[in-house]
Amino acid sequence: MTTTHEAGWAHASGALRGPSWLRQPTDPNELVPQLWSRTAHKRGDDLVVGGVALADLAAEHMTPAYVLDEEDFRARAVGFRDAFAGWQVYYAAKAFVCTGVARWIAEDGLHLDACSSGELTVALRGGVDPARIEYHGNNKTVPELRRVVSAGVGKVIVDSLTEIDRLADVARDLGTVQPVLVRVTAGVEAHTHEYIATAHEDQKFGLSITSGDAFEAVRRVLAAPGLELRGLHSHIGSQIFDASGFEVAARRVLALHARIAAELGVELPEMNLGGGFGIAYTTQDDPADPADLAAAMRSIVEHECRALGVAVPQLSIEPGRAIAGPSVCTLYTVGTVKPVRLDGGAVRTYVSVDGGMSDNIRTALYDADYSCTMADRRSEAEPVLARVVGKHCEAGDVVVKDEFLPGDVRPGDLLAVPGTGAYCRSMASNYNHALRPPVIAVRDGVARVLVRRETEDDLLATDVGDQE
Ligand SMILES: Cc1ncc(COP(=O)(O)O)c(C=O)c1O
Ligand SMILES: N[C@@H](CCCC[NH3+])C(=O)O
Repeated sequence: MTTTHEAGWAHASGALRGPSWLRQPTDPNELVPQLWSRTAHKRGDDLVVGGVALADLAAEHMTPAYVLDEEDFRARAVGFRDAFAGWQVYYAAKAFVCTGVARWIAEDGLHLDACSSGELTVALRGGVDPARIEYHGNNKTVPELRRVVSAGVGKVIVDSLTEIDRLADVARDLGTVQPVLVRVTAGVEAHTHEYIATAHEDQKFGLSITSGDAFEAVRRVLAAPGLELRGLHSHIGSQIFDASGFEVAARRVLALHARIAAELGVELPEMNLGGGFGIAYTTQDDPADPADLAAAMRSIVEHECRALGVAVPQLSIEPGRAIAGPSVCTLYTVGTVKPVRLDGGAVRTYVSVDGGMSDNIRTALYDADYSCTMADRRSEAEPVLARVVGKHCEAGDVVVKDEFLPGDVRPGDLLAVPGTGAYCRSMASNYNHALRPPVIAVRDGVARVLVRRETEDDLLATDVGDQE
């Protein structure tokens, strides 16, 4: 049930409207269900996730904290696995990974996409079979490649001509043959923030189809004794809703696939179409269901393969955000509340919480939108347009740009921000020597710490002092 409507209050003279998509909730005490993980609900004063009242969780574990709804995460992972049955689904660990999550991925029969040695270490420690891991990166070093190849990683996604010789040398040195995919740029302008679009020509990832670099890479990999070319890879970007981007990319990559078959006599057995499926951060977002995505992508690929006269290769995708994103909310405590009068007389209420850009950089970096709600009490106070900000020394330290909160929001209130499972903990920093928050899994009324809160001793552990 959606609890939003266009309210008169937002249009009162002198009142701040916020962005055009933002609607004042009919009842700010209720959740907008599509923004929350599946077990989240209000029970009396409490916001409850995984059967745990977040007020109790905060009392025991403090704030800020990332609260991970295990049932939701695993249902999304399995949902992708089943919707794309017959395909290989690689969970993109960059969205968020820890050993506990890696174990779920392994247990639930998904594959895993790693793009750093650290992600690989965590995945292996979590019990993911190296053969079910693929490894990305536009600048893989020789030691990194040695580690990846010797760990027995299933596939390396080659990202440059330079990397081909480097990887072939490593494989030869280690006396093995490394399966690879070649990452190509399909020249698609994906409709997302420019920092997270990756298939247009003018950026660092992949090998251009148009310039001929992709075909040249394929030729070189085929000629390299230590490498086994398995197929092509394309990832057009992240937080994408418009299926036409995937469609255009798939068509261009399949055309290259067919050209390789025709000119080089090699019908490649695999193809990876990447990740990037968008999620709902606010009511303006309307993500596709994995089953619909799967049907659309299957039909594009089958149609194109028929037209090109090639067999349908073994297909893979790499969703990260669409699995991890909606399953987490960040829990904060309000510290100060400051109504600020703007030019024209309208008031914006700045609500400062005990975290900020160090636990969620996405608002500052991508101008991302989030929502939030009070997590430990109900209020009948008239809503005000609030901006939730952090405690860092930075004016751009904003967590939620615009949200209606009860006008009596006050120090000590708990606030929860949904949709923070992807690219928040994984992009968290120690700015201002902030301590990165814990990740706490909740399920069936039990809260378990998956990643503990950092301590000041952790900060001092890397600061070895002036050794002179
Ligand atoms: C190569 C690759 N695969 C998969 C992903 C996962 O993207 P998302 O989390 O948007 O599904 C990314 C990140 O954008 C990526 O760079
Ligand atoms: N970090 C980005 C997604 C890009 C990920 C990697 N290619 C985000 O938060 O939206």
